[in-house]
This record gives sequence, structure tokens and C-alpha cells, in this order.
Amino acid sequence: MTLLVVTAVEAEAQAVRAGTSPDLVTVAAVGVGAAAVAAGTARLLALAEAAGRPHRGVVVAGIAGGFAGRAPVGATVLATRSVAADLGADSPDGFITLDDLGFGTAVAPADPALLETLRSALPDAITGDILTLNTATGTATTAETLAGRFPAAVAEAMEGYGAARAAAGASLPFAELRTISNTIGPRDRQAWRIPDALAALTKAVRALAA
Ligand SMILES: O=C(O)c1cccc(C(=O)CC[C@H]2O[C@@H](n3cnc4c(=O)[nH]cnc43)[C@H](O)[C@@H]2O)c1
Repeated sequence: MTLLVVTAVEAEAQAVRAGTSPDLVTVAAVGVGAAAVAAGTARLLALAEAAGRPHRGVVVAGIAGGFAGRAPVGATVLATRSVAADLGADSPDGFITLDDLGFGTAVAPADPALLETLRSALPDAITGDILTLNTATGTATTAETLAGRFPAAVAEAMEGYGAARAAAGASLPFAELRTISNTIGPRDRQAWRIPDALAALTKAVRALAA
């Protein structure tokens, strides 16, 4: 049984493939954002199951923004929890989470055993919450607000919670692995270190296969 590794874009999928073997891991780029990744991951899990080759777990992998002072550019991060940070309701008194609205939970914990396997292989990885956002942060004000709302968050990306929901729907273990391409804050796409983050992703996946 292979592990299913999903990424947002093909460049991330290629970086993962470069560090592993198709005998161990099935890698697919399923789109940007939690909705695309939830739909794509659920479909891949169902197809594999129908073909009699079910996956043994789901890892969402890719690049991410790191919170200043918590996860520097180039770092590898592992999610203890993938948190849908903008899923809920706005109000004059502040953000109301899905949990507080009584509509379920916006928090998807990583599978403890899978997370421990990843941590053992990646002892230098920074562990903490990874936020899932539909809108990548692009101002200092939003970065500060998120850092305050989520003191345990080390990074943000756009897919984790969606992949977690698909894994949960199939009763499979889930984890999120990211490498940091940029610091969360005022948008400066030129400053993103994408090739370095993709190289770090390959290195991290290679360590897992070792
Ligand atoms: O332009 C390229 O060559 C390229 C290669 C690989 C990946 C990209 C992306 O733009 C990936 C988008 C993906 O990255 C995550 N991400 C990265 N930084 C942040 C951030 O600060 N806030 C939110 N998401 C971030 C996210 O998961 C996107 O899906 C380009």
C-alpha cells in the first residue's frame, strides 16, 4: 500500500517525486486551495480503493509562508494540526470559528503515529499548527492578526485542511509537510525563495524514504 502525497501545483509534485520512489509513494498535484485539494484527494482515494489498491495514508506537501520568528525561509515544518483559519464568521466582536458556531471543527489534528514517523525522520523540522487560508496573507496587519489569533501556528498555506477532510472521509491517517518559501507579511512575490523551498522539499522527502 502506498502513501498518497498531494500537492497544489506540479512543481511541488515533481520536487516530492525527486526524493522518493513510486513503489512507496503516489504523488499527485490536485490544485490550489482547500476545495480543489479536498475534491482531488477524495477522488484519488476512491479510485485507488475501487481498483483494490487502497492508500495507507495521506500527506499534503508543498511550500508555505512562515510566521516571522517562528519558521524561517528554508525551514521544514510539520503540522501538529492543520487549521482552516478563515472558516467561520466575521463579527463586530471579532472572528467566530466554525467550532464556536457549532458547525463542526476547523481543526484537523495530524495522525499521531504518522506525525511521529515524520518527526523521527526530520528531527530539525519545526512542529506546530499550519494554517489553511483561501487568501494568502499579503499585509503586515493580517500577518499580525493571524499570529495573535494562532499563537501555535508556524506557517500558512492553502490546502492542508482540505486534504485532511478527504483523509478523514476515508478513515485514513493524515499529515502536512511544508518547506518555507517566504515570510508571511506584505506581499513581495520577488522575495519568495521558491527553488530553495522546492529543493528543501526534495531533501525532506528523501530523508523520509531513507
Ligand atoms: O512559480 C513557481 O515556480 C512555483 C513553483 C512552486 C509553487 C508555486 C506556488 O506559488 C505554490 C502556491 C502554494 O504555495 C503555498 N504558499 C506558499 N507561500 C504561501 C503563503 O505565504 N501563504 C499561503 N500559501 C502559501 C500555498 O499552499 C499555495 O497553494 C509556484
